[in-house]
Amino acid sequence: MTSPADRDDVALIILGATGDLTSRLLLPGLAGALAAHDLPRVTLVGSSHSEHSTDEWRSIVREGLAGAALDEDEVEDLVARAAWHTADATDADDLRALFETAREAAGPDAAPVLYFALGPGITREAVGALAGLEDLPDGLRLALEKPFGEDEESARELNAVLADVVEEDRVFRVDHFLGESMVTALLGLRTANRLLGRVWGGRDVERVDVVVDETIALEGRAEFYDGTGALKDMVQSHLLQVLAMAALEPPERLRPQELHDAVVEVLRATRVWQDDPVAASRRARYTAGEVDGERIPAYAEEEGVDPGLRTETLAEVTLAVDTERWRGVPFRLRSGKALGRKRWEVALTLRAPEDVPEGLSPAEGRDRIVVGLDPREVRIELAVDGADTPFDAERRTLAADLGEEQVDAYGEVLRGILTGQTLLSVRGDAAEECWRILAPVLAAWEAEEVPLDEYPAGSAGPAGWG
Ligand SMILES: NC(=O)C1=CN([C@@H]2O[C@H](COP(=O)(O)OP(=O)(O)OC[C@H]3O[C@@H](n4cnc5c(N)ncnc54)[C@H](OP(=O)(O)O)[C@@H]3O)[C@@H](O)[C@H]2O)C=CC1
Ligand SMILES: O=C1O[C@H](COP(=O)(O)O)[C@@H](O)[C@H](O)[C@H]1O
Repeated sequence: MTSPADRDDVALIILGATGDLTSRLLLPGLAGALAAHDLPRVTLVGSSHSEHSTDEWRSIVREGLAGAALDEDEVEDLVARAAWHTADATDADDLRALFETAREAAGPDAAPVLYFALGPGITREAVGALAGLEDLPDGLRLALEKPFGEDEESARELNAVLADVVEEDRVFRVDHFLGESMVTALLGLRTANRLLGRVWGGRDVERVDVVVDETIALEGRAEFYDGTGALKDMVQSHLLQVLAMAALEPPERLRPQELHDAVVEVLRATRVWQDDPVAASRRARYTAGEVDGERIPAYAEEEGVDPGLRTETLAEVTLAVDTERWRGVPFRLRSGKALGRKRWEVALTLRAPEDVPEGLSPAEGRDRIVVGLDPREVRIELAVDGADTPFDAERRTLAADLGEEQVDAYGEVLRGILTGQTLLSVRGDAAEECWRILAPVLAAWEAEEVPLDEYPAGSAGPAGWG
């Protein structure tokens, strides 16, 4: 019997098809994936609560897919097959009718994929409505965006409902950072050579910094972002997945179960540094300023923002990974918006060298291994001798520029979903662990035990944060 993953056609049903994610990331990602790989034929079925027509959806699809990756004929083929169905995703009858539209548009043999490009609250309600349907389409796959749930308890409940709807290997908890080539490279880097794996641990590494600083501000996303904030939007999902990829014990095989087991094992060992969420976390939000020559209003003045919610736009948390490899090494996770410089890196700062012969003057600072996304590079900042004066070490950088990526992060994620491969998606227990790790910080912030600092848009962050 043909399994759904082997079928040639996929009906990709997007709930939230009028949203920012669909047009800005999903459709361009899909175009890149289809251009680079031999993938199933896709019929795009768009849906959202607000009334739209198939023609309007086709315009969104055309615009989202256009660009260098796919040739015009392929774009027009996808546009011509695209279908629209207005539906309240939280209503079971609407969902049933939506599946019928997808079946008509893609044909009865197409494997149905329901992509929840919705906020976490609506997603939970929509999954509840889906669970109430008796005749779900055969082979249904579900793709759910982050944040998965709104706290540990709701993530657990959502997992329980999902388990009643489809099997775990049909659930794709999307974290597009897992589709970033430099995130998967963290594992490859340590294992594809005999050099880096040897220093990858607390014996040689003093601290690890995972930093995702963005220059973009709110970008009109108040409805989603306000009340969510940087900790739940970025740290709770993306940055913890990056931490897991950097800190896990490499599995013997790169198969979903082995990799997901390794991720869960390292997340289970992760907790707030010294179990002190007040000392181990900082938060701030931007005031008015300028980024790349553009005037940015204070966050509290952005359209749709409720200043009373005390939403942070910059979050920093230090965590401990209590494994044999990493015990005692702080992992600092930081992400924020409207900062002066875009920075996406995982930096391992090495301990000071031992056994330096008397007479050799060491270089200032520390050696570092830095894995960066933009530009995609691996940089080793290393003290070397011989540059100028003999026996006077200086720091030099060895850099491997990895060039442009072939397929972007969403393209990789969608490739997995379209082919039924869960390797780069988040398993249910990992999603729950991520909430568990940050629960003490969320509680301390909720109780106002950590001040909400300020930084001007376009700056490096609050004065004194370092
Ligand atoms: N945007 C981004 O950069 C990224 C977003 N994400 C995640 O993607 C998800 C969506 O984000 P984003 O696209 O930015 O959000 P938007 O607010 O831009 O879009 C939300 C979508 O949900 C639809 N919607 C809301 N309520 C219902 C309902 N009851 N039934 C059907 N549709 C409904 C809206 O449709 P309408 O109002 O037209 O009915 C709209 O299409 C979030 O979980 C976010 O975390 C992940 C990575 C990046
Ligand atoms: O999930 C999200 O990610 C983006 C950052 O991802 P990138 O691929 O554009 O770097 C972030 O801007 C957004 O707030 C968040 O929801």
